[in-house]
Amino acid sequence: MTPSNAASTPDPTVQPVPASVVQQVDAADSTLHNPKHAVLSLGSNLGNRLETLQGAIDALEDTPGLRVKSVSPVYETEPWGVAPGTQSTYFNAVVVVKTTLPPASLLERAHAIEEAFERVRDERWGPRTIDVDIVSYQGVVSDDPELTLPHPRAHERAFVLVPWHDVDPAAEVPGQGRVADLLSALPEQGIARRADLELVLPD
Ligand SMILES: Nc1ncnc2c1ncn2[C@@H]1O[C@H](COP(=O)(O)OP(=O)(O)OP(=O)(O)O)[C@@H](O)[C@H]1O
Ligand SMILES: Nc1nc2c(c(=O)[nH]1)N=C(CO)CN2
Repeated sequence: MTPSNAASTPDPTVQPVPASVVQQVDAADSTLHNPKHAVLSLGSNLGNRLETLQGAIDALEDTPGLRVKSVSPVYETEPWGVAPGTQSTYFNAVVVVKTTLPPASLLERAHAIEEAFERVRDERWGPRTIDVDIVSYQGVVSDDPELTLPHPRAHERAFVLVPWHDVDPAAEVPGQGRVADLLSALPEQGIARRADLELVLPD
């Protein structure tokens, strides 16, 4: 039976829950969903490069089951893998995310974001408004050509390793070693920090 004064009298069996307990329950809740740690590399060398990188980060954050945890500084980088002087410089950055999406769904989302920014794919390593690569996914190692993990060329790309090291100095490329060590073995690759520019972590 419901007492007639139920709305005005607090239920004596319900104790107030301290804020610290609410926080612990929320944290446990996200553990229950078991989010995975993934690192994504973003690159742009066509159009408004900074705006596009920020748009991609915002679109990632808008993805159900994905939270952007950190965003690296912006680097202006010489195009890698093509003849010098044949393409404009890139803006590159790395983001760390937590996600409940499996790797294949994360790749689908990356491709959807590339399409939203009208990326064209007509030549290998051609200029692009945006490239979203999965650099690593929770230590997974896979040689599936559709989704190779870690990214098969990440360990030799300063434009990936430098910003990744900024956001996670202890990071490792599964099967390749510590990012810090990989970086010290790489030659200088035309990577300039753009301290005048900033990408923001979505609210
Ligand atoms: N770790 C990965 N991240 C993103 N794409 C991958 C990955 N592993 C394999 N692929 C596959 O690579 C294909 C080509 O990707 P994309 O066009 O972005 O290559 P690219 O950026 O030009 O070159 P690179 O792969 O050297 O960065 C994608 O369709 C995707 O299926
Ligand atoms: N500097 C730079 N060079 C590249 C990049 C990139 O993001 N930055 N991406 C490529 C294909 O993923 C090929 N070359």
